[in-house]
Amino acid sequence: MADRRVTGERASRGAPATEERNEAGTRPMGDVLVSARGLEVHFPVRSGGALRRTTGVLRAVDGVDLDIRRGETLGLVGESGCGKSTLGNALLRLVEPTGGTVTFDGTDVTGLDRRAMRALRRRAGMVFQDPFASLDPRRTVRQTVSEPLEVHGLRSGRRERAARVAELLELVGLDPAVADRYPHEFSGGQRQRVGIARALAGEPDFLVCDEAIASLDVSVQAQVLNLLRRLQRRLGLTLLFISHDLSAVRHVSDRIAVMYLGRVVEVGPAAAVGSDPKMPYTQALLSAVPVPHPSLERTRQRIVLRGDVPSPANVPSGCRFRTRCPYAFEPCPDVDPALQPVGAPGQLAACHLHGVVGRPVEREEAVPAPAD
Ligand SMILES: Nc1ncnc2c1ncn2[C@@H]1O[C@H](COP(=O)(O)OP(=O)(O)OP(=O)(O)O)[C@@H](O)[C@H]1O
Repeated sequence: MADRRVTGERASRGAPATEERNEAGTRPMGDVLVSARGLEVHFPVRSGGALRRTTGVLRAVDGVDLDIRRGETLGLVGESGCGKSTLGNALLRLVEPTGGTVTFDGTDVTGLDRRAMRALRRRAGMVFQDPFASLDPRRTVRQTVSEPLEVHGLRSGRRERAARVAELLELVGLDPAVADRYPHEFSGGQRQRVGIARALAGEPDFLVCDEAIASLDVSVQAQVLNLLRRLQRRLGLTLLFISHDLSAVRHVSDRIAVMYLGRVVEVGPAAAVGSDPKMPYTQALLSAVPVPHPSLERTRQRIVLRGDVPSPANVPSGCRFRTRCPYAFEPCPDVDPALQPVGAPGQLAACHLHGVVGRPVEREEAVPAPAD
């Protein structure tokens, strides 16, 4: 299986991303709405003492290259703590990147001041995991949904705003007559619909849905997923759908990006990544997805990863997945693998099993692999 060519020293971190490298030449860059290059969000690790000295760096997002195409749903998956939310927040600059760039519709947003950022923020919204926590219990649905209209000066008169709130509630499948009710009067699914209506108020082009269905009952999850899918098509939205649940992501996404320890390690069409992944980490995630019928269980091999996810404050050298990878071999501690085209058109994986391509590590970076 392994093709052990050493093909060069292309750096994966902050490397100029060509069309060929990122999308395997299938679409021109003009189709990209949001783009990250070498994106980093590093948090200081502080000691517990009174002086609170900085003792290290936590690499929540650590050199992400990613394109999100106009009108697509990109699913972002990975285990808890791998940096999905931090990446979603950094794309909207709700957390400040510490390195790299984010481009929105051709504008580098990393250098924009507050005013310019506010204008741009109208075009990008967020749907949060827990609709109960993200909605103010003292505000009616009308107040919640119309707030972005006021902030962005979108509908000046009261009557105009009321009409827009009614339109937004209808759009998400709620009766406009509920506008004067409070969040506690709704079910979890209905509250999430209010959250989506609020996120749509500014007429955004881009929505980040961060674990938007995780807190809902299973029966309601499908309804909210279908609603997001319908809205995406009807409004031409570009969606980043963040979830730890690969089966949900496969269901709604056009493409899937897989994150491990702060880095995108595989990306490509949902059908390819969701059925024939090329990175052993994705293979392990996929093998954990329940099959629709027990009789199919025998046809599939469950890949159990060794050990726990390393701390993002102590990232292994070379391939960061190597300490848990069943296929790790000689170059893995020494070369940080770059995303490279492999498998289906548009599929990219950062894995030396498909040819050794990446940045050789400095010797002092090398962290010994933990003993089994
Ligand atoms: N403000 C912060 N300060 C310090 N560390 C943070 C901060 N925000 C996140 N982290 C850390 O960054 C890492 C990535 O967190 P993040 O929430 O982005 O992961 P995630 O993949 O979204 O996880 P989950 O699915 O559990 O939400 C974690 O180790 C987390 O503890």
